[in-house]
Amino acid sequence: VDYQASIKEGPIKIINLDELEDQVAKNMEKGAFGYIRGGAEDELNLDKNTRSFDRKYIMPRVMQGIEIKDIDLSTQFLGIDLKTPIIQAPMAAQGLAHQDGEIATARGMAQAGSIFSLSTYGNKTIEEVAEVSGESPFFFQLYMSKNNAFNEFTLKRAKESGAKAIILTVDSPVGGYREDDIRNNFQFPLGFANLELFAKQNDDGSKTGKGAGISEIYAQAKQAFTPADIAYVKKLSGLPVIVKGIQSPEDADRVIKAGADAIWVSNHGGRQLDSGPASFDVLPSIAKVVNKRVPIVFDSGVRRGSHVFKALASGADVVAIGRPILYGLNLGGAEGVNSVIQQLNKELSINMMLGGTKNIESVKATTLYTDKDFQ
Ligand SMILES: Cc1cc2nc3c(=O)[nH]c(=O)nc-3n(C[C@H](O)[C@H](O)[C@H](O)COP(=O)(O)O)c2cc1C
Repeated sequence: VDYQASIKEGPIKIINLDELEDQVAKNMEKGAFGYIRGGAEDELNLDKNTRSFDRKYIMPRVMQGIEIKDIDLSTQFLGIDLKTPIIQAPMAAQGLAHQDGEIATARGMAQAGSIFSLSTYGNKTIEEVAEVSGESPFFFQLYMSKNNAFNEFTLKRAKESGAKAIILTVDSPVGGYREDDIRNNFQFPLGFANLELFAKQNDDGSKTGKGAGISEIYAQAKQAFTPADIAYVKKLSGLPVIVKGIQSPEDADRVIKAGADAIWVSNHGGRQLDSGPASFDVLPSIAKVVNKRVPIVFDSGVRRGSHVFKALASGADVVAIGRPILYGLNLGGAEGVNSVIQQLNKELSINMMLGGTKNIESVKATTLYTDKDFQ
């Protein structure tokens, strides 16, 4: 049987992003939902990612003379003007969430005045995303192949289609041990458009998504990353390269020395190394080492406007959202994606107002507190 994806369209009513998960569970095939929701092993890292934000406090500041109309969420990232510091994290196989997949997500992010990032394992081609994006910025996320012919072919298309940057993901040399996928024997029901396009011209026998599991797909990708790969991708694409999946200060320093134009602090949303720390916990030490040499994207576990605030105050320049975007996509297509961003914008604005900060620069300059400060 063909996979039946959601065709829902329209803005969605959101109380908070957490509650979307239950609604989506009822509106999506079990294997697909498990693949999207799940984390590695005991899902400790998945849980920690969100809970770690609770250990930091925003001090109420009420004598700053700020009105809600003064609150300004606009910012810049790599020279791109954004209406919000919240961007979308690249996610594979968005056709699982909605019939229009990445096309609808790209539309929703454009409506929000933000950035869409297309995964190498997306169900739509770079050219299809470029067309629907129009003047709105989009990035392309590269999972390098062991076959350099694929890397060359794909990066050339990204450049020619007008992608503004390449996100080079380095945290998945092997798939994390994700038990839901095993339990459900999950295999992708739809092809990965960019792998299929390559296979049409240059069939190297690789799987192109349909009928494969995520571990088989990762097994085809490049595994042994070194700083030279960053230089290679920069040279081939001629675009800024953002290295995604950094959690240690040492790796951050290495990739900057290798020429990275930005770093993306992420633990893949708890889908890889379950024993690793929460992504938010490693952010301050990475920001210290980076020392503003390049901008920082942060993701993993962000579900509240307060989380966005705290990440910005801990060294992030922009904050990316994963799963909740796919939940918005499932429940409302492009409008649903925009609803998720607007919900976070609303919560962020309230936190900014109560924290006495009227723009993103002053959020970034805010000092957060911990229990130690009150003993
Ligand atoms: C269903 C799903 C698919 C993903 N696919 C990719 C991918 O293709 N490339 C990538 O770099 N990261 C991928 N990620 C990781 C996200 O970019 C991001 O790091 C993570 O979802 C952030 O955590 P959050 O979901 O808690 O917000 C994926 C995550 C999910 C949930």
